[in-house]
Amino acid sequence: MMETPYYLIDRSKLAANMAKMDYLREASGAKCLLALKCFATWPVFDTMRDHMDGTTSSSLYELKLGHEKFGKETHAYSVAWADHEIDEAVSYADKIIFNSASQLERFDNKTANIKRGLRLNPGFSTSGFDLADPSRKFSRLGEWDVEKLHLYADRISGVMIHYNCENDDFDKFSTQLERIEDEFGSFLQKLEWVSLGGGIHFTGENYPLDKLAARLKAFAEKFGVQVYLEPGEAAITGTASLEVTVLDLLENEKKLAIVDSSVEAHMLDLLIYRESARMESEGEHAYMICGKSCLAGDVFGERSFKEPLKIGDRLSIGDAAGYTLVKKNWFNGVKMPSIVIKELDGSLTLCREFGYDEFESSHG
Ligand SMILES: Cc1ncc(COP(=O)(O)O)c(C=O)c1O
Ligand SMILES: NCCCCNCC[C@H](N)C(=O)O
Repeated sequence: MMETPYYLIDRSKLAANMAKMDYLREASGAKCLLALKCFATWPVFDTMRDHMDGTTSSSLYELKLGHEKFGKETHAYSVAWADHEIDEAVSYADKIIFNSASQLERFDNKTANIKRGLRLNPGFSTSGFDLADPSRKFSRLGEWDVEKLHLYADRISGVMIHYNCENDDFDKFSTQLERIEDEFGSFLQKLEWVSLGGGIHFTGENYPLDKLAARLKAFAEKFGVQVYLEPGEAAITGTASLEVTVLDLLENEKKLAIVDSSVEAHMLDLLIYRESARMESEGEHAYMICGKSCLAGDVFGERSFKEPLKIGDRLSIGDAAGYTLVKKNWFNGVKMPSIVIKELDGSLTLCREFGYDEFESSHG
């Protein structure tokens, strides 16, 4: 048996998402770029490469990883490029997208030979979290003044508009796209491509893919642009779990199970967004599943079982792909979960283990 903790990525589930990706690309004409900020576990890129058009990035290192490990079309975006990064960024990128007009001005000469874009902030979003709302008050993410954008139309060929967040509501998507058409249409008409960013949960169950495809196609035709999407979550949703083992059982009004992992270190987004881990629950034996770091609130969530838990029992915590592996860290020196792939034939491949050497080298 594979030693826990480990992230388990299931290729057949990934392939099912990729089938939806293919359907959308084919029916809409839109290109889909994997957003590496969400998921960058390159050993499974071979299951994704034929079904996506490339990658998009938020830093020089993600850009390089996308270029080297995924290939195909590589978009380079960063909230701010440093002077010493720009030449290298250009060497990997097919398109570079500036967050601001001032960055475009600053690197005008150095980027004159590749396609360029600007981030457009439409002033609204679907995010329910202030932390993740690109249109929050005082937002630094993108240019919003359409008159200003017109001034740069001859220096760029497209825009990136990321304004959706976990949006599984097609009607909401369509209504907001209409607002973009109304408010920015005169500018979009001057462009060759428009990226609508990520955050559309089109691989979810019962999502009306046909409607989305038709809407994207109509948008592309109306403005004469190539549409791009930048799915992170939609590409990998439901494809990974965090496998852990019960190390101790305590009781303090509730039954507590301590596992060989940590929310803070291995599923950080749960703490950031104050959510509970996704765990199937059935039976009458309820436990609070807790991490082994010394953080008092290191709690995955509550779950019920048919039988009482025993030390050594294995548990599987769902939804471990997006914004999870990319955020794992060495807090408390808790052993970092290995990365294991469940192959199409059901066999398990251990593709990465992290030990004391990595812990030591990350500290000096
Ligand atoms: C510019 C951009 N594109 C794409 C994404 C991916 O979004 P999601 O993982 O929600 O699809 C993000 C998320 O932060 C983003 O900021
Ligand atoms: N499940 C809690 C909310 C997660 C929000 N994810 C934010 C990432 C996203 N791509 C964004 O910042 O737009």
